[in-house]
Amino acid sequence: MVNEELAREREYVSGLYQRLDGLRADAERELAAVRRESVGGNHQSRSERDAFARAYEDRIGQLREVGERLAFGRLELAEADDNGSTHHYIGRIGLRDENLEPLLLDWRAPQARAFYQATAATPLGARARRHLTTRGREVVRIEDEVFDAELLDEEGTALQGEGALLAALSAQRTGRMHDIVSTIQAEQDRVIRSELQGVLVVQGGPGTGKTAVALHRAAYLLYTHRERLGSSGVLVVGPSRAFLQYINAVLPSLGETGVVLASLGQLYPGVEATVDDEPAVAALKGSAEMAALIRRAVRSRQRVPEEPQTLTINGETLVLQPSAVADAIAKARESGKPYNEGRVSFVKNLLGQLTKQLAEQLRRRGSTVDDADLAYLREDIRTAYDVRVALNTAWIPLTPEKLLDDLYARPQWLASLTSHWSKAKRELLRRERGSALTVSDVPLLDEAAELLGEYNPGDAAQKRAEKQQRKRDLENARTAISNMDVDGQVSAETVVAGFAEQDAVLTTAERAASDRSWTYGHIVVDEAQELSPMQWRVLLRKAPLRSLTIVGDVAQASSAAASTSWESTLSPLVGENWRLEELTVNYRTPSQIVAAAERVAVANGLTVTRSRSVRTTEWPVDAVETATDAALGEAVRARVAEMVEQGGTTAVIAPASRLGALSSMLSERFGDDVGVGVRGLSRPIALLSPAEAKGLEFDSVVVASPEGVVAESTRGASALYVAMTRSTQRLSLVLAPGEQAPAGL
Ligand SMILES: Nc1ncnc2c1ncn2[C@@H]1O[C@H](COP(=O)(O)OP(=O)(O)OP(=O)(O)O)[C@@H](O)[C@H]1O
Repeated sequence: MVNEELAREREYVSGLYQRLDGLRADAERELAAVRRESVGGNHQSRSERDAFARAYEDRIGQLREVGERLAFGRLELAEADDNGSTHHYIGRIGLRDENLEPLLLDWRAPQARAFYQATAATPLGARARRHLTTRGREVVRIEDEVFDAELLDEEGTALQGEGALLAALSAQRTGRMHDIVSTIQAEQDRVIRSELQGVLVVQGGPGTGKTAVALHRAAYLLYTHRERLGSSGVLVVGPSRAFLQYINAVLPSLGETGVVLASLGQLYPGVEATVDDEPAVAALKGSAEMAALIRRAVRSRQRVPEEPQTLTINGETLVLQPSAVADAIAKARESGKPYNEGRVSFVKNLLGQLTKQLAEQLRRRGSTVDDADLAYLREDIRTAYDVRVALNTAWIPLTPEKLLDDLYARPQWLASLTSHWSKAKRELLRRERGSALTVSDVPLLDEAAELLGEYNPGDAAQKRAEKQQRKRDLENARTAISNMDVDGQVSAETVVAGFAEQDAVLTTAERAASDRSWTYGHIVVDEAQELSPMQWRVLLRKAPLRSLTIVGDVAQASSAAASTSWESTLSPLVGENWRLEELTVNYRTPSQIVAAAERVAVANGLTVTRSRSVRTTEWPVDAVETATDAALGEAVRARVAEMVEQGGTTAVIAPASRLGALSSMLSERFGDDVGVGVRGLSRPIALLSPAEAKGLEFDSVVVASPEGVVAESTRGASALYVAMTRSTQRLSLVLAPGEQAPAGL
């Protein structure tokens, strides 16, 4: 019976692959035809053809991406649906046959929800669910669940497709995150399919799939709200470049390439900050009072002179009164425009006053001054050296970079702005002119840019005009697409990209990533507990619709400016307007490791979000004592050797101060297999600080000097908790000389 069923599924899935190959061949033929036509015609028709060619290329790419696990599920319905079908096959993309009859349902389609969420208690119109495990293109296993009321799971905690899930969870890690589309669990699916509007907070302990869920949610939202999000874009923010590198294959494997992935150091276009400040400095730069400081700094660059100023213009002398400057500043500020744009009104106003003064002076001496003369006089005044100096002294054009550089490098100016601060606090910001920007400078630049506006105000007007034009183009493209009956094959975005000259063809994601003032349709923030109030301000400016998915675990907060509760972080930002979902099952870490990590965390005063682990492995967590630093290195090497033997990825997580010595010792034995820091993540053995290991996972982990990890980290025990929860199979602690095993172990 099982074999018959297996044979039947094999045949069906093989038919799906045939259809996939057929569609790809069709798209390739269409593309070739469009390319052949691509000569001649006017510019408009050429660029439209280019746009269609690009759309076909995207489609071919998408059909190629889904090679593996095209179909992974079958849902048996309790009653036939509107099309008369009694079952649906669920897969990575939707497929129809030549007659447009559905063959395969996209996992994100509404009818696929039951595949992930149905239980015997709430079958959601389904009678049974089948998981298909495939190898290459062949179905190798089927696993059935029948939603029989007799089999009710009282607690409602059953795992779905347990065999397929456990196989996925026990598989060796590769150093890159994979999609989990075939084994998404019910509690995860509810989060993924939660409505687009509003602020959704997803709280869960380590390994509960928060990152996986956040990425699948981005793909789901893009599928479900393609029109809206296709043109405004989705931003996914992660803590570091290493983390982005770890997750960056997931969305393309789900067929989504239009998402902007950015680390916290990349949120200001043109800057790629990777260096962190010292914790005390980062905490200060991240605090909300910096917003007020930057506001004061910008304002203080508008200065009323104390004395009247004498200006010489082509031999004529004019007097600029402080009251005139004060008046022009006040009028320009009233407009509420950003600083550099306000300056344009300020300059216009004063040039007008000075021109009037000069004309009167000339008239008093008997000259006639008509309107044409006035224009010449104004130009003379505008270009006169004295006038330029006076205007710039009163209101100098500024870039965010210059403002920040001055703020850090001019102690007297900083002191004048922060008289209520202690000297020691001011000293934290002190820095040489031209120093490299840090991750915590990025939100300050953005804050300054928001207040300053475009350095060249003409650009601002042009950008606004371009945005308007693009909006009109998109509307036209949508109409054209529905008129041409190619809905779903070509996006308005692609067509509009094709309108532009070749070198200006940019996707929404490329446009968004290069435009500081871009506002996204949705923002996903991973490891959100790490964000400082200043980083939140940047993100909220980019999400005016307040449509956000915020994912994290407050117990894992480790940065100096991080949050300790969602309530205290979010209420100043969005008040009560957020909803909370919790993930409770740990998919990464075996139960013996979860238990040890939680005991240590609790014994060290952390509040942890407890999670239930779905499996146990054979290795107990152990702690090895050592008497000397050399013995510590030796013990780490011995443990790593055993772990490497088992295969998969291994990480050594150690306090930053020990990385140098450990790197030499490990390289001596394992050579190029050892990678240090973020750049070494592709190697089988990674040596990392706890901060670098955040969000990542490895088959086996050695934590060297746990006390050192706690001592060197700003948030102490939470760094150790993060380090201990990175493993999918095995965890060993190697204690440094004189160290005790962590309390609670
Ligand atoms: N439903 C699932 N099916 C298969 N694998 C899953 C599932 N959910 C999570 N996983 C796997 O569990 C591991 C942990 O997931 P993830 O990194 O998203 O957790 P996390 O909550 O973000 O952890 P942390 O807080 O430690 O960063 C990953 O390997 C992920 O692929």
